[in-house]
Amino acid sequence: MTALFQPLIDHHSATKDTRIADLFAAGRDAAAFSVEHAGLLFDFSKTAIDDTALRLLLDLAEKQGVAAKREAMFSGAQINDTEGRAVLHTALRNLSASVIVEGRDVMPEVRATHARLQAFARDVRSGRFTGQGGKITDVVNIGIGGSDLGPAMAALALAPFADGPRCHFVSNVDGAHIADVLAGLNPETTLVIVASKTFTTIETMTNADTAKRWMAARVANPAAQFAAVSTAADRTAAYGIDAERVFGFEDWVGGRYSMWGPIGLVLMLAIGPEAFDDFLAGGADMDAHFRTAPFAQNLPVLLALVGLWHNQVCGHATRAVLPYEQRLSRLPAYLQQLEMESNGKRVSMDGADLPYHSGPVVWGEPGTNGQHAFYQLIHQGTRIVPCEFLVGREGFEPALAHQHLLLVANCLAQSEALMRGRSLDEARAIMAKKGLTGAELERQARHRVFPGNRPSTTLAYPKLTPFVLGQIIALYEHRVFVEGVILGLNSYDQWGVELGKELALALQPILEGTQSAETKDGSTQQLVAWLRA
Ligand SMILES: O=P(O)(O)OC[C@H]1O[C@](O)(CO)[C@@H](O)[C@@H]1O
Repeated sequence: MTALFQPLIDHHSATKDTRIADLFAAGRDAAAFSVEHAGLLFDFSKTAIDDTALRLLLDLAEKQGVAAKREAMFSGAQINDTEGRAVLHTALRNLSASVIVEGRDVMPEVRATHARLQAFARDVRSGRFTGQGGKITDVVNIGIGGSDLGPAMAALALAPFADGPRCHFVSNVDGAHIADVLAGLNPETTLVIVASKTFTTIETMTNADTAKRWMAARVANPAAQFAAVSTAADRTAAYGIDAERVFGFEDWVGGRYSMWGPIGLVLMLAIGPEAFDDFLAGGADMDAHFRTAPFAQNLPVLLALVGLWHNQVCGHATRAVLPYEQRLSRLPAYLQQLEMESNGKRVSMDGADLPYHSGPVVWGEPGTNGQHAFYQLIHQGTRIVPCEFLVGREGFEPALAHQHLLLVANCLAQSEALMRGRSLDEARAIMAKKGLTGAELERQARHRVFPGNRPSTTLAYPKLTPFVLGQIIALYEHRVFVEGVILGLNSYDQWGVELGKELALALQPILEGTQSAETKDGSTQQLVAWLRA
């Protein structure tokens, strides 16, 4: 498709008849296509990447200047140049560092906000801060996109560590969401966090107003049970939230990268400041690894290169994220924003059309549930879906260790089945054993063939602790960065979400009936008429 990937595409064409299973039969050493770091193992040996492909991919990372751009990011350069911003979410988890942005060390303020968050979390958890009916029992985080997906994913992932108030998440502007969440709660003991980087997002502000009305019906001073997390201190003040409970951050933290700072407040309330710090430490550990490990042993770099191999070189348009960990069930949704909002672009940094595809469609569900839903297509469909498995060595239910074993067995079985497949001869033998013969044997056998040779990777971790979750999330963040740098696009803006927002605003008066729909296309007019009837 382009000179950038051409050597890899040529190599792929030249080797595409080689089956992954045959590479193992010929002595492939899995360790040579794996990397371990601080308890994590990333195994990409069940892909068609061979020594030559790996060398070409590593060359690509060098050639595209990943090392220099990585340093530019960590040191606070304005790498998000379509918004004129630095990209410094890494500063939120490296609290002892010093980071200069526009001539000023931003870290004293980051540390001060972190300390305020901790103090507030301690007060709420201990009951020193109360609602108007006593100790806070429930926290409702109102936010959307990056102000929701990260904390919601992590609160579920770290449920075994939750010993604070119960946490709930409201994101959708659909009134059903907030109605269902508030239905079971007591306004007198509920804390509402309005989480919005901009404090203008219509879904969040509409839900915040609804929560305020709900609380006002039962408590004298609803604003006293509201906290806000935002970069817009003027707007939080105008909304009537006491500055004591407003936690700010800077615009150099992108929404989808923001869970490490104040947007993580709800998580800190759930698991406590100490466990939250462990989560930060996991992220910091991955940062240090990403910054210092040679590319050939660098987890984020390798994850990115495998992603580019499958998408830009082999032409597979999607990537399935398949955690064998029920508590990671929101990870695919979280990664959809992280990866697709970051790398779902069509022009390069200089505004030229990209001469190759940008980021893949990311989707997934936890195993084993996905096996009973969409794995049929993954195994026998006509499209190839590179699969990314995640699995832990240990669960948190010692009494149910036999179930964990079954979970792990299923995960390993899937990647093996995807690679090995089942040949027509094997399928014929199965049918013959069942007593079938002739044309019917042949027909039935063909339905039972698995083509195999379908690539997958596995990220194995010891146990889903806050530290490990921090490592994993930072790993994916840096993967997105490396893919974005190699593709030459800006991973940190999101102009593609704006048009729909503008049109929704314009449609509101039309749906209310205060404006005519005549400027709209025929389909939109028909839908407006039908939905208003
Ligand atoms: O935190 P905010 O400003 O409410 O924005 C929420 C989300 O909306 C987006 O801007 C997309 O519409 C995301 O990038 C962001 O995470």
